[in-house]
Amino acid sequence: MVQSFYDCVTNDNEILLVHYLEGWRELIKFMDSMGSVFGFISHETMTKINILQGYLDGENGKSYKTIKSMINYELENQVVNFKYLPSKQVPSGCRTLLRMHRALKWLEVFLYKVGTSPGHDKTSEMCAEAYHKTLSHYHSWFIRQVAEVAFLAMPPVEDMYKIVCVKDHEEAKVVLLTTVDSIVKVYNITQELYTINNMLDLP
Ligand SMILES: CCCCCCCC/C=C\CCCCCCCC(=O)N[C@@H](COP(=O)(O)O)[C@H](O)/C=C/CCCCCCCCCCCCC
Repeated sequence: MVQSFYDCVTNDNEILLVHYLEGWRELIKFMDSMGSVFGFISHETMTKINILQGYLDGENGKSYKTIKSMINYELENQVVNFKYLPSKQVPSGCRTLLRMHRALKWLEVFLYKVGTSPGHDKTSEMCAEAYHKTLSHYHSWFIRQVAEVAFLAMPPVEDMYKIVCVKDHEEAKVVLLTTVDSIVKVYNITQELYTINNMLDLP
């Protein structure tokens, strides 16, 4: 997963969509190993990945090589709807990736919290705190309630260490903060692209 997020970023600071999606697929594996209660989040994430993969594999796939080329292509071809979400069309790549981009901020804050905590804080509380600071701002009341219930099922920190294959807190800290580092780079480049194109609020 870390490798995919590092591989995302080219020497010209472009983000390769194929590796971006690969990083997300790896994240889903972590989530799936935490139990079926996270199934709906996993399913939601997979739906977004599949939309983008569909564009990447489609007839205009070359235009979806990087996030920047996707934005340019979709803006030039009026694929992005700035006013509402058309109900009978596949959502645009830009709109879909924006949802994942917002979730990446949650992940960055959450992993940073776990990595820098003394090792005995509750994962459910760290997860909820990260969610309240970030992704929750974009979710309806209903989704926020469902998310709160899922957080209660978060495994204890020791079990999370097993999931990321580390033996103790010190080792976890290195792995988690390296992961955060790879995510921050991807997040910042994407954020800048969406900011200059006025696309941070796509419906
Ligand atoms: C050391 C530990 C490693 C931990 C690894 C965790 C891996 C987590 C991976 C993914 C995180 C969640 C991704 C959630 C994507 C949400 C996208 C989204 O916001 N969708 C909403 C908006 O879409 P549209 O309706 O506008 O198309 C959608 O409404 C939301 C649907 C339900 C998802 C609610 C997710 C809220 C929880 C986020 C925290 C996840 C905690 C998981 C913990 C393992």
